[in-house]
Amino acid sequence: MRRKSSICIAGGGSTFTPGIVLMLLENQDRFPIKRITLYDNNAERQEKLAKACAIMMKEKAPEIEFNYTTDPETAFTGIDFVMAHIRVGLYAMRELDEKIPLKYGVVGQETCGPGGIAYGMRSIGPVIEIADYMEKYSPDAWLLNYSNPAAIVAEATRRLRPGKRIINICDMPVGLETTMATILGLQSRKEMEIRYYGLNHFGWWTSIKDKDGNDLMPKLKEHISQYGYAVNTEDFQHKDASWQETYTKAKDVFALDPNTLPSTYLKYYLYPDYVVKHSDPNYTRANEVMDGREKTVFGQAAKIIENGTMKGNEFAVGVHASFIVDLACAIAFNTKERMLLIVENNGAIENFDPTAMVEIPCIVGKDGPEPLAMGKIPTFQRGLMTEQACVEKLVVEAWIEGSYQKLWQAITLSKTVPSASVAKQILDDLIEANKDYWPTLK
Ligand SMILES: NC(=O)c1ccc[n+]([C@@H]2O[C@H](COP(=O)([O-])OP(=O)(O)OC[C@H]3O[C@@H](n4cnc5c(N)ncnc54)[C@H](O)[C@@H]3O)[C@@H](O)[C@H]2O)c1
Ligand SMILES: O=P(O)(O)OC[C@H]1O[C@H](O[C@H]2[C@H](O)[C@@H](O)[C@@H](O)O[C@@H]2CO)[C@H](O)[C@@H](O)[C@@H]1O
Ligand SMILES: [Mn+2]
Repeated sequence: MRRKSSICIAGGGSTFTPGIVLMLLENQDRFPIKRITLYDNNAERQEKLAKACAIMMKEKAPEIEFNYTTDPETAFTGIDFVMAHIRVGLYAMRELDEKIPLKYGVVGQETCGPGGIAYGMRSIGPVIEIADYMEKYSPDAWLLNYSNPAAIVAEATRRLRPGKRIINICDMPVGLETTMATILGLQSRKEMEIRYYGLNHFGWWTSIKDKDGNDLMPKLKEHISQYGYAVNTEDFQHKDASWQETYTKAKDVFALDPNTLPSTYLKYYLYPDYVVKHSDPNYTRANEVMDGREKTVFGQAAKIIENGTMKGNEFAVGVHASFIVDLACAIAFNTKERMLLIVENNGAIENFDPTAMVEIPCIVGKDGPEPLAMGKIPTFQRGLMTEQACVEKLVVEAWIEGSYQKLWQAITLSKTVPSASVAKQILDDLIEANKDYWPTLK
């Protein structure tokens, strides 16, 4: 019989928490659980979801222990895995990350450009704090982190807590692979064998084959050149308008290099003028999420608590939930599953900085990820990735050293920003907005 794991979900008040808990319950046969603990530093927000999760646990898996807390010792003692999805500064700060750059005609986005840099400066300290709680209370546990911006957080964990059991992950590749499977008429993305390289939210597929080795790229290219990743399914129609637009715009990203299939967020770097033109500086994605997902999830939780049952109010399970269970399973039971993870390059991409945190396929077992060699990459991608990896490194250096100069350099270097003077204006506004979260910059 498989050993039962104890899980701490850090960011218990996240809109994704109920979906993760539900996914964990649905996978008891392959990933049995002893205890689930929710941890957050915002007791009030967490309790609204935790009370509904407690009802769900009682109805679906009464044998699993469940609790929620804001106390680190209670949260991090006796656990095997921490699944972390914290949002430092909540949606209120995301809104500023998006709106401040837009004021200067620059892309305003959660993880890309100056907004992503600002969010990175907020996330580094608290994610490291979670790693340190784990070191203190459960030194053998694994941290599976998907708190954003994952690229900057990954570089920070590499610099500040090297050699620890920390894996940074993102659901964007698996989300797009699910769409590719739909385009190909396959039941599951797992019927595909892929090759991919890049940075987080900044990558390209170079090969998609079926399990018999047949090349599936031609069919995908034909679709993507016309429709991007837009598909004619109910699921796609239900995506928010901004996501539908992002999926569709991938056709123009693809046009730049028709040898590869791009991740959608490259649009922010390759078509920033288009993105800004199609943004509403008074109503950004943060507003869309606050009016949409946040209201829906917290509204459902309130109904479950009021009714005392989750019947009629099932939570939705996002694509990343199953990915996280796959990853935890791979480590707990040495499954050697092939997964896309954010890891130190260390030669896997031959002609790229060995110290950069790259997103590449890895074989995952009980000792963690073993990256697969992706060979040499073309000049176009190497140029883009070099610039972006240096942005991410500069942000982490700025955080460690408290350096205004390095953060100004980071924002200036971002492909989304037109000049050092614009970068400086954005930076000065971001410093003011983030004074409760960033280290003091000199
Ligand atoms: N890597 C990926 O592909 C991926 C996919 C989806 C979401 N995410 C990330 O997951 C996170 C959660 O997203 P959301 O939209 O549900 O946000 P949310 O604001 O609903 O939830 C985040 C929670 O984190 C808590 N939190 C903030 N700082 C904390 C700290 N220092 N310690 C403990 N808890 C803290 C907040 O109180 C809040 O309850 C974000 O970082 C988001 O970007 C990542
Ligand atoms: O704007 P949000 O908060 O809805 O999402 C931001 C996150 O977007 C990515 O995840 C996507 C995924 O790529 C897409 O395929 C679909 O399934 O929705 C997900 C978001 O719900 C991204 O990977 C995350 O890092 C972002 O936080
Ligand atoms: Mn992501």
